[in-house]
Amino acid sequence: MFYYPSPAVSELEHILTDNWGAYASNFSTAITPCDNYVTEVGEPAINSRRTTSAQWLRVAFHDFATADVAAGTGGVDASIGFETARDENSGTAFNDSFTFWQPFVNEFVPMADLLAIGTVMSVHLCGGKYIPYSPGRVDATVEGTFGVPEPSTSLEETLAQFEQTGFNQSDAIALTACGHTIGSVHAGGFPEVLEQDHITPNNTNGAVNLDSTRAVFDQAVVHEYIDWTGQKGGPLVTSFNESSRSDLRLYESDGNKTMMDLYASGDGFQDTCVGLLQRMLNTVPSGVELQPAISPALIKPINVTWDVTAEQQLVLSGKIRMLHTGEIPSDPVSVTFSNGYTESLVPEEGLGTSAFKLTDAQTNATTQYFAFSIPGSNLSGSTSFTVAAEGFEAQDFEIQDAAFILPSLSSVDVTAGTVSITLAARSDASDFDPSQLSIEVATPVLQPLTLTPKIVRTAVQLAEVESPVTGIGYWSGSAAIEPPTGAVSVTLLSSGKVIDTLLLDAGVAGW
Ligand code: HEM
Repeated sequence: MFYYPSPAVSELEHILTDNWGAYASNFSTAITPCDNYVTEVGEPAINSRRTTSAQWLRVAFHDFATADVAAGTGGVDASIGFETARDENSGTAFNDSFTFWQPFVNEFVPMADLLAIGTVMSVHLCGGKYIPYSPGRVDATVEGTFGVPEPSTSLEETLAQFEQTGFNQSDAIALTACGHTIGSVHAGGFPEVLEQDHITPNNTNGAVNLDSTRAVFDQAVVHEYIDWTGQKGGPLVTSFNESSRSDLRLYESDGNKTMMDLYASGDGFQDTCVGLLQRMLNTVPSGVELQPAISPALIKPINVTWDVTAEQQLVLSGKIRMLHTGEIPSDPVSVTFSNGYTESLVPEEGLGTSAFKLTDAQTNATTQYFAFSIPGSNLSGSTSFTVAAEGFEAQDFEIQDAAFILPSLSSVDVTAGTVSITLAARSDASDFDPSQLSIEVATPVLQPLTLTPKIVRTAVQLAEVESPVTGIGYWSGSAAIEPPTGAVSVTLLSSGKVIDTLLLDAGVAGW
């Protein structure tokens, strides 16, 4: 299968862009609407008064908070998964979030990148702006240091801890206000902050919101604190227990200057939060190199793959996703292959909606899909295809047909604990030697002490089998794997170079 521009970016771009409607990513649905609690359903979810979008933001803060930028350790590396039993990480947010993210982890997408994208999504879908999202984080294999500030932590210690992460006093105040604009403090987990009588049948964890708009990423927390209205800055300002008023201590520590500045900055609050949260998410251990930020693709081929049909016909199939701003045309989209073959594709009926607004438009962008399925006989010799449509700059995408994994003949059998692969390779091309092909499989599996899967790599021995297609040989093999937690990735190499990839059993993380 061809993933454009790479499996990692293709998957993460899907999460970022396909938010609602047709082909919405299962990631977005967890925080739609923004006060949703994905871990439970129905009445228990509503009465829990927990908020998944807020949990994701809090998890990212706790993972980041123990960074030591001078030493080059800690930061966003999903080490928090090993640290959930600590007092400083009280609450269900960590295990709830990791349980939700677990099926999305695979060879190309580490938990730490999901943890970061969780914050990007919560902010972008729930009233804030897009935090430019760069992938490339690396999952920790052991726990990190202690040091997440708690409600009882002194001001001096709190500021020193923020300083260690590279955030000065006013950064620390603003970042905390950006965090505490969504979600709640729960009396159940924080009896030192809130009285237990907040716990009722309709509020089973005793949630008290941090501002009056619990699921909206807005400036309300700042206004309510300064104006002393609504939630007055939240329970960490107003707690009955003076030593638990950590937000009050922090906000007052510069004479409320930072909070007053945020108050006066209007929409500037959103830009301040984007800047600080981006810095937070991009704080990674030394040696980890983040990739360029991902932007939504205007033209995106999806699930493009060679396969052999039941009638033994070689076919290239897939879809093209177009991202529109403003009115949605009903015009066809043309796909022209490098051998000259062209098809005109008609749009599918269902449209999707993205949180992105393109080219300063006022409305959210819309996704439109165009499916194709083209016999290989029309495409012989093609090495790329060009997608062209009215109002879009045409774009080229590479393909190759020297050798490829056959999706319909490759599968994971969880009960048997095996993965079976069949690949097809040209046996009639003089410049291609099928004996140089090899297959590697990477399986995400459970590991002790954290909900982050680890990736186990396995080689698959191949043997030639009978092929029903002239000019094409089939090679097959299988290998034992542990039960996968997410997509099993299959990589086809020719003389050590990757020429095809297939994510098997992507489940909720798929299209
Ligand atoms: C001095 C620093 C901070 C302290 C002591 C602190 C403490 C707390 C506490 C005790 C809760 C209640 C958790 C619960 O009951 O589930 C909470 C909630 C939250 N915190 Fe912080 N926090 C701090 C800074 C931050 C920062 C910098 C962010 C993000 C950038 C953040 C994001 C959140 C969010 C989103 C929630 C709501 C969670 C939910 O509704 O489940 N916090 N914080």
